Amino acid sequence: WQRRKMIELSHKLGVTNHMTLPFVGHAYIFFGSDEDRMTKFQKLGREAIASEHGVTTIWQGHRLYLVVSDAKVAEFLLKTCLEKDDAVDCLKFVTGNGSIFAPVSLWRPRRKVLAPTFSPKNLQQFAEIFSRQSAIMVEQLRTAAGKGAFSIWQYITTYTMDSVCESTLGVLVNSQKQSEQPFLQAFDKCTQLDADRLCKPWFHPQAIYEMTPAYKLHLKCRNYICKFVDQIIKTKKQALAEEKVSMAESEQNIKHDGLKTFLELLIDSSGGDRGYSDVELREETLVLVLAGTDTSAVGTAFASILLSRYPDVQEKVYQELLEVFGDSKRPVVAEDLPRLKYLDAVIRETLRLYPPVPIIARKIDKEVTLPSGITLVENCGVVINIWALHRNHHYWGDDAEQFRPERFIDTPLKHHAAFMPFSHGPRACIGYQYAMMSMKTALSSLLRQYVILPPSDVEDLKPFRVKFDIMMRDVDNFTLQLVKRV
Ligand code: HEM
Repeated sequence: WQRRKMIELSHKLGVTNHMTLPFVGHAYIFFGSDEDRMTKFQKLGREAIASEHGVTTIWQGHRLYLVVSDAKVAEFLLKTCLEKDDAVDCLKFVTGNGSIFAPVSLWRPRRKVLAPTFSPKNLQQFAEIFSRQSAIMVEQLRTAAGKGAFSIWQYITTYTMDSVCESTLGVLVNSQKQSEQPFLQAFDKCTQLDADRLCKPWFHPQAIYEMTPAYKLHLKCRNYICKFVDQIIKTKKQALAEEKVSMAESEQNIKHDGLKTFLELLIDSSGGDRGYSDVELREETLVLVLAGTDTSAVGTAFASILLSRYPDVQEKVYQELLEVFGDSKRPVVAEDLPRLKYLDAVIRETLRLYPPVPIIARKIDKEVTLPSGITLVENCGVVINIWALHRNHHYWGDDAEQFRPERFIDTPLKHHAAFMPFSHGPRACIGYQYAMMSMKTALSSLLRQYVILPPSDVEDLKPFRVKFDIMMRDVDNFTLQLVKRV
């Protein structure tokens, strides 16, 4: 009966132009390389834009999924349907019941505890970490500058890893200088294995996954990460119990200089001694490390390669930096960031054209009726196609495909959900301002010292080739050249 209703719904909304195969439906279209997968999402997104309701549908086996490229429909669904789709269950392997993938019943109280830790006052104190860590990144880049094309990815992702670990756990993992760092290696491996599993639905059932060699490696890395974080939590709790003010000399290499880390803020916000258990603290801090590292790195890396292709935009950012910093070498401080308005627009325009999280998924857990009057059937899946929504000409005009940061300065948004790199509604990204601060600090530190050039002299303004695992990345691994400013 439910399937009959889904079939009727698919007729009302329209089905993708891809051929439907017996049993699998359209699942086959996502096979192939990571780049092929992203190309399919782009194609589906465009089909949705061209359709009457800004939505198309696909069959994944017996389940119907809506692919949404319209801001109004996306806004409605992201406010109404808070349950994540079953497909993301396999991503809970490391973070367990951590808020990001948790069912609504667990997510609601956890979001309540997490929200106050992201207050503007708490975020201000992290500016010093971004500033210090981005100075290390700029210094590390000296060896690559002036030597031709190279990938900037490793430099940026280790910057975000070091900043997030320091602000979350208070620990200096120092991955920018020490690529062999075991926590970083275990974390990277887990992210890779998560992405691989997500893209292979036949490995989603736990019992099947447990029979694979990937599972053994995943388990080993997860255990390492958990042990590492558990030790930090134990030390922190002991220190709090003993009312130690300074942890500077601790064997754990934990910094404590008046700054409150997310771990400490979570202990307070959940109720101190009677608050979160060690497991809950581990899950929530790991969510922050997982959600905060590669996302901001991808955003910063796409901004860097876009600036390399648009020298006039880069020059405008540099002029703004001169206005704020003059020719001084002083570090970036929190008060500088709101003054960098053009850089802010550049980052937003980057996140519009190259959203690090190009799709998000929800489940229809009870019948809902869209503002258009169409009723959605329980158990359907929803894919919000952020990539396509951000290029939808109904909201962004005829130059939607062009990189034009000024659009975020001259014109208000046509709809407040037309721009949603951080999602929308109650389950939207809680780290949005933290991420903007981190990306602004990294890019301003980079541009004060270097001119960014494309990998070769050939001027090429074609869109970047992109691929999808859990995030969207550049196929050419963010290749550019740097030249030291004189
Ligand atoms: C450019 C950087 C970032 C992007 C593009 C981004 C994007 C997103 C998106 C799209 C979601 C929602 C997923 C959904 O609706 O299913 C999300 C959730 C989340 N993000 Fe971010 N994020 C970024 C940075 C960060 C940072 C730096 C942190 C923390 C330090 C963070 C923490 C979280 C958390 C905890 C959630 C789960 C929220 C919840 O379910 O209540 N994110 N992020």
